[in-house]
Amino acid sequence: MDLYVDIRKKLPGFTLDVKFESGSAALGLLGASGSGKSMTLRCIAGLEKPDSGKIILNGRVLFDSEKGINIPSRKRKIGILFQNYALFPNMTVEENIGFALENLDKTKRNETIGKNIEMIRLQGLEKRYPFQLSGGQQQRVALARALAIEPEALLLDEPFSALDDHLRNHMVKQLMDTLNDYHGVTLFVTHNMEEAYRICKNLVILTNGSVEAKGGKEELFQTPPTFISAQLTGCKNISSAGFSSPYEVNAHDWGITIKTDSLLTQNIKYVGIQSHYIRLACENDEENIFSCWPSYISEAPFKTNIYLSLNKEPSDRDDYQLQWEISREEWINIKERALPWNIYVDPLKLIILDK
Ligand SMILES: Nc1ncnc2c1ncn2[C@@H]1O[C@H](COP(=O)(O)OP(=O)(O)OP(=O)(O)O)[C@@H](O)[C@H]1O
Repeated sequence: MDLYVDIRKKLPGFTLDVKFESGSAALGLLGASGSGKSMTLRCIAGLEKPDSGKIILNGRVLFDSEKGINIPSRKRKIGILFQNYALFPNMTVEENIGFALENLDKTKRNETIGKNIEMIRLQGLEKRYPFQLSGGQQQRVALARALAIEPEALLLDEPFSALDDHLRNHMVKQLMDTLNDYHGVTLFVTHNMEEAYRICKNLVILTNGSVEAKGGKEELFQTPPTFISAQLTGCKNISSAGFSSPYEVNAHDWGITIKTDSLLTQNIKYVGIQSHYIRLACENDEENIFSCWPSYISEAPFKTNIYLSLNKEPSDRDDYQLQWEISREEWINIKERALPWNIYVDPLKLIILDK
């Protein structure tokens, strides 16, 4: 199972120019709002026509501008699940799921509908209309409808963004279970990096209509290759940086020099550290220890974010250089400690960027 995409499309004020491939492992398209994620999916689904390029699914050419091929959407064997899931309001659960199966005979059609209702565990609710279902149930019907046509590719466009956190987690788990039994290509569009990480094996990061970075998720999250991919994979601390010595970087925005584990070049542009990798210094630490004061504290039920001012007391709550994320237990332990605190920045955890 594979999908090859290499397309360009010019819109007023925006140009999409993307190239990537996907096998049967779920591929996430991660990008900020307006980066071109939905437009990419719409082109693959045949809802928009690229100006040029090629789209090939399992050897079938769906679009080829040079050869004048543009297979209509309904013949592409692609299932789509959008964020507003667009169920037909005047159709029941079973009618919604059976909508695109009109080419099957009645027995086969009913069998397929039954199989899909079982898959989403909505037995007993076949005759209900969308307004009689919860948001999560509607979402499951939409997923079953997308899968009922046995698509060769399943395109999911921010399918959980309208759901509350609890339901969202539940739906992510359910989607992952469903995807285990689905052997087609899966593209999952999101701007939520945690969801992308949980659901997808590989990621394509989009910025302004172009591919910023692509690869395995672990690699992209651990060592994002560019400033924007570092931001999109959740790095909250990124400073412009300059070469100080082969193993020392000047972090300009933080006003500190940090020892690194890797050999630096003169090309270094940024240095980053994930907020959860910072820790309190202990006796054995000999370098990369920085004194700091909290300038602002944001407490959530299970974790606390501390905004730190380095090397000096903060003048106000906006005067900080680093964000530090710790568990609530750690916060309770350190909140009464005398100031300044000493934090340790692990050279092995630094993100060094030259792009
Ligand atoms: N039909 C259209 N005509 C002109 N411009 C469009 C059209 N559809 C989308 N765009 C523009 O194309 C760009 C990419 O839009 P797209 O919907 O693909 O972004 P996205 O990454 O999916 O964003 P979001 O996360 O907000 O959904 C945006 O600048 C958008 O304004």
